[in-house]
Amino acid sequence: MKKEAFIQKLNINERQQEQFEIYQQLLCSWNQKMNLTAITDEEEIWEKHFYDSVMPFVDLPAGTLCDVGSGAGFPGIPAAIVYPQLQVTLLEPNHKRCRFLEEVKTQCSVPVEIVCARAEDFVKERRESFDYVSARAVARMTLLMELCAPLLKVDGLMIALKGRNGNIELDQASQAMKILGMKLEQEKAVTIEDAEHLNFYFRKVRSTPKKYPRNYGQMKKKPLGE
Ligand SMILES: C[S@@+](CC[C@H](N)C(=O)[O-])C[C@H]1O[C@@H](n2cnc3c(N)ncnc32)[C@H](O)[C@@H]1O
Repeated sequence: MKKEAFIQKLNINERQQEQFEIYQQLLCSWNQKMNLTAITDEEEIWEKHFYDSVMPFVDLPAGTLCDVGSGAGFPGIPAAIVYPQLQVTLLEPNHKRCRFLEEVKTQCSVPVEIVCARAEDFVKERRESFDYVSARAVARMTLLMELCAPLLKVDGLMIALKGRNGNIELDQASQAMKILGMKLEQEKAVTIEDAEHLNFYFRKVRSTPKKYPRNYGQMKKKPLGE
């Protein structure tokens, strides 16, 4: 997707366009000295990173969003640029990536909070405090749900950005959903460069038992309900 098509589809203004352009330049220049993304072609960045990141948040009402495992800022930064009604926290444990995120925040003037921590540690400070929690390419659904659900308020929405195999992961997570108090509300497909991506929306219907999340080793060794 060309930049112009992205701008037209999302109807973004000049300031937002400039923010995306600076972000794209920073991604490419920092990527030469550290491993941020395998996607380096300009058109691919606009489609596979920017467009893929903003589509899941179309029409969401105002609220707080925690983007778990944000990496180089996806989907949290594009979401913060396009949807100012979202108050975005980027959660990323890797220090170098956090330095990159700080640079993007400053250069692009995006009002995001950056927290350098793992989800299972951050939850000790901010349990059940976000309206939305998102994640892309962080873990399989069962594990992801154990990381994300405890951060969500009751009635909040978890948004999992998945590839076309998302439905297989969803089947495996059916027990975890029950245990963690989550319910599938919607599934939306988005076409990214001829490939179908699936975005899953889970509503938190009751409080998550305090013993979750377990430590990461346990989560990996014994995925909930699998
Ligand atoms: C493959 S990258 C994906 C980054 C970004 N979400 C994207 O789609 O481009 C996965 C990221 O998740 C982070 N991560 C892994 N385990 C995590 C955890 N337990 N809590 C928070 N972040 C985690 C890693 O540091 C890494 O930056």
